[in-house]
Amino acid sequence: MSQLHELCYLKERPITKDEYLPKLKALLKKGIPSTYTLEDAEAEQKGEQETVQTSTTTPLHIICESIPSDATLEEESAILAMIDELFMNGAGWCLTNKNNETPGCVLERRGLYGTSYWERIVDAGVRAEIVFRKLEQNNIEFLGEKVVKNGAVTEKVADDDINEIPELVQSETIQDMEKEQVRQKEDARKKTQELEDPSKDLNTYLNTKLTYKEGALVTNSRKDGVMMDWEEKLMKAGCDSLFKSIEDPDDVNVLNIGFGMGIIDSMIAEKKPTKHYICEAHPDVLNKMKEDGWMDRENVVVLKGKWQDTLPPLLGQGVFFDGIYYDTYSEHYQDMLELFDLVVGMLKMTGTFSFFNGLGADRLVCYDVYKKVVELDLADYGLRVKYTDIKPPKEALQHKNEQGSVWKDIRRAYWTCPTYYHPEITFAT
Ligand SMILES: C[S@@+](CC[C@H](N)C(=O)[O-])C[C@H]1O[C@@H](n2cnc3c(N)ncnc32)[C@H](O)[C@@H]1O
Repeated sequence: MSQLHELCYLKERPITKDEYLPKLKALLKKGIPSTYTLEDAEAEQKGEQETVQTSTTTPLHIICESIPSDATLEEESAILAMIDELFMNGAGWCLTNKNNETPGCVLERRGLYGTSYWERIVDAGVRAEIVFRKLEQNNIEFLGEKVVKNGAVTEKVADDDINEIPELVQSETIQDMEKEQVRQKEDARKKTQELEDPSKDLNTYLNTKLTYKEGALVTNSRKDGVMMDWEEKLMKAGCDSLFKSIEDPDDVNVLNIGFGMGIIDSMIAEKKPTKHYICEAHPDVLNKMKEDGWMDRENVVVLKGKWQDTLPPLLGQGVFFDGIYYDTYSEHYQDMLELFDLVVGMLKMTGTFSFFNGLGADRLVCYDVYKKVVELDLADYGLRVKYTDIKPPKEALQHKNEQGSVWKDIRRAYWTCPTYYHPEITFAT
């Protein structure tokens, strides 16, 4: 085990800033990466050729695992300072260890959800998501000093320092290029896999056959859950939000993006809006809508095709909505950001926008990070989000092998969080 890891076990009590922080800073200054893993250290000690680790126990994991349950306020403050120091040096908030846990997951398992440690990790996640997005958008190239490693931007070790630091950093430097090549190959393999996965790529999804079975809409061959009826309570909250701030009760205009099982659309229809727009792109879903008579309803306008193609013409026609709901499949957060551009143009000043909030919902720490990221992004548009906590049905939180679990016969549980944050978005006044 390296000195860095040893320190992060927080064995010496009391844990004070004076005792721990200078040691941590010194090790990081020497060039030991804040993402240096236990696995790397073990391999190093055995003199093994370094391999690309698919699971990693970082110093942050070790700290989260070692926080004493009886930490005093002073100790808490020292531990937070160590966490901050690691983040400042490029520690990753979402790297996973061999149990597929991020540091946040370790805190959650240890009953430390919602503590100041948890908040630190969530805030770091929010910063990282926003910074990485900006870097990607602007295509910024770093010359010389910085390298991207294990998903974190770290300082490249200066040549002068190399002589002073342990062998691990030297060998890392020598093997950097080889490791980068292996990583690139792995990235390419993952990309290909994603393109074949209908839940990750819209065009693949739109060419995938779907089946309506009892309580769910699934992809035919892989059994990915596109929509499931356990979400009914969440759809009810969504539908209620759309009718919360009607400008003129004689002219109520509502838009739903993504028909799926028609759960929210049936609820909207019950409220008898003047005009009910439904946007849907999948041919099998459109067929089902036709069979069920949605195309023949007088007040319903079905926009056939991707919202990316069917909504922009509405902007030019001066169509405005009291309520807009968004719940699609296989789209990414980037798509939602593009939708915000349209929402601000189509939502009445008094209107409400809501969406199925499944962003990062297969991991609590990611769910909390995206709760804040959305808030920040919407603020850029002059929109404010209010979240209401809803408890999902317990069957949605059961493992697929448990009796009564909604995930039985579904390829992957896309929901694991104990609380649903229902978003209600309005113009900030
Ligand atoms: C999760 S389901 C919606 C479920 C719906 N909220 C309900 O209550 O049943 C997602 C739907 O969005 C549709 N969809 C996915 N991407 C789309 C896009 N870009 N434009 C329009 N519809 C899309 C899918 O075909 C699917 O029917």
